[in-house]
Amino acid sequence: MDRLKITGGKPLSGTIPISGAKNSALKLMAAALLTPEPLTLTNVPQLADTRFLSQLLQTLGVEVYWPKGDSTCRMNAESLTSTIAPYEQVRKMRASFNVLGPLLARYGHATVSLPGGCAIGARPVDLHLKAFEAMGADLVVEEGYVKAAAIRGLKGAHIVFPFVSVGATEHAMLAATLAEGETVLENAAREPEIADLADCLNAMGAKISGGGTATVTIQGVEKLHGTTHAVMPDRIEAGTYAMAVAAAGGDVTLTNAPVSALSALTGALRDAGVSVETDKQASTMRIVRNGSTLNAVSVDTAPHPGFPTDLQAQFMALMTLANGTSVIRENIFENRFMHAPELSRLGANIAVRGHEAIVKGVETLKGAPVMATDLRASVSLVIAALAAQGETEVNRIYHLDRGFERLEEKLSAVGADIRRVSDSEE
Ligand SMILES: CC(=O)N[C@H]1[C@@H](OP(=O)(O)OP(=O)(O)OC[C@H]2O[C@@H](n3ccc(=O)[nH]c3=O)[C@H](O)[C@@H]2O)O[C@H](CO)[C@@H](O)[C@@H]1O
Ligand SMILES: C=C(OP(=O)(O)O)C(=O)O
Repeated sequence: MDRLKITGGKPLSGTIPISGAKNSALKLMAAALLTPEPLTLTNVPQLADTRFLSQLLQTLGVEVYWPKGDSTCRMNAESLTSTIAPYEQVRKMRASFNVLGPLLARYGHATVSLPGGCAIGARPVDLHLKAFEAMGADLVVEEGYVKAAAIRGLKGAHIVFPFVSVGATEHAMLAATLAEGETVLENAAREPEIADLADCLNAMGAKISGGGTATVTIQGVEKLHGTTHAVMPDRIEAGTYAMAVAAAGGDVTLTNAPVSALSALTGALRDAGVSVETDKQASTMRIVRNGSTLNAVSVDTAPHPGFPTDLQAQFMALMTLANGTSVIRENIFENRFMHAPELSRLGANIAVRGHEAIVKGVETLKGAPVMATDLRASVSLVIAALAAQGETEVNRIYHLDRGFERLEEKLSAVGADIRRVSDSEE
């Protein structure tokens, strides 16, 4: 099993290019199922998750042309061979469940395993299923599978989500593109990835307005066609590297950065005393911290445009070195503090009380062996390790490989001492 060895205490300097967004690419890939014509995505990140999803699409009969090392992925779902998404493939991540809606909308039936993904809470899919029922589908959940049928096709519906769900908003939007009549989604999630999905679907001939706002209206169309679409840059990756620089110190410019999508984080970083210069036109963010003290800043996670839950672990890593006490409140997932005990192994002072983590800043962290527990938790350990004295070994990094493209390469290029080792090398 691979692990990372990181020797901390080295300031970072240079440029880090930001890759395409995992959480956008995965839903865009599912959109390929909606049309018999090729969908070409550019700026697709090479990740375990995107590769898994391309394998699932191939299981369904989609022709995928995506050479290794290439960021352009061409998918052709002209004729599918199956509408069954098996457990072995769907359990690996959350977004693979999003093949259900497109299959149902185009073929009138689908059998999809209940999803996996990061173990950060119960993560039910009731809102997804209620949305499809409102659109006229018959559903049963049996033996770990959702079996769905809409013999006479999906019908447009007025759906008011009781709370905000990114996955349910995207999933309902995908399915509604081919439903008969109008679908209105209220209390929809406003994450930038949803606007990206709406843009791609509209380029495929869908009629969606309000994608990325709280009310999304979709006029169903009979057919969608192929297109080429560039995946938006990854705001979570950009935010993560911004915090790595803030923690380790240095002067780094992020290029191809989704500046507007990161305002909650840039505000918090500036409050912490970190210099963040943004240029929306050029899509760059320059992060500078040269020996200055970090102020303690409290954050509450919230749906976009609030502070993202996917940056909470990384921000906690940063706050372990702040001057004072910060309170980090996790409002989206009920079990997303698994990094706290691992950060404590490096010397952090964190007390978790229910939905809150109280972080008392310490002067220095010291390297130690730690274990990655989920995707964003893993990278919070990398951030802490980059700032710590001595060597940290991060185990179970298969979590990291789900969502960070060429992490060691990008960090080494700005001066970090980080390398991947596998058991066979020692
Ligand atoms: C692949 C992907 O894009 N994953 C992101 C997506 O996850 P995901 O789409 O799973 O997150 P949701 O926005 O749906 O989840 C928000 C909350 O709603 C709950 N819920 C959700 C659906 C449902 O049917 N019933 C229900 O109770 C969840 O358990 C959670 O507590 O948005 C999350 C919130 O920004 C991010 O952390 C994930 O990185
Ligand atoms: C939680 C995440 O992914 P998933 O929803 O696939 O578990 C994530 O991207 O941080």
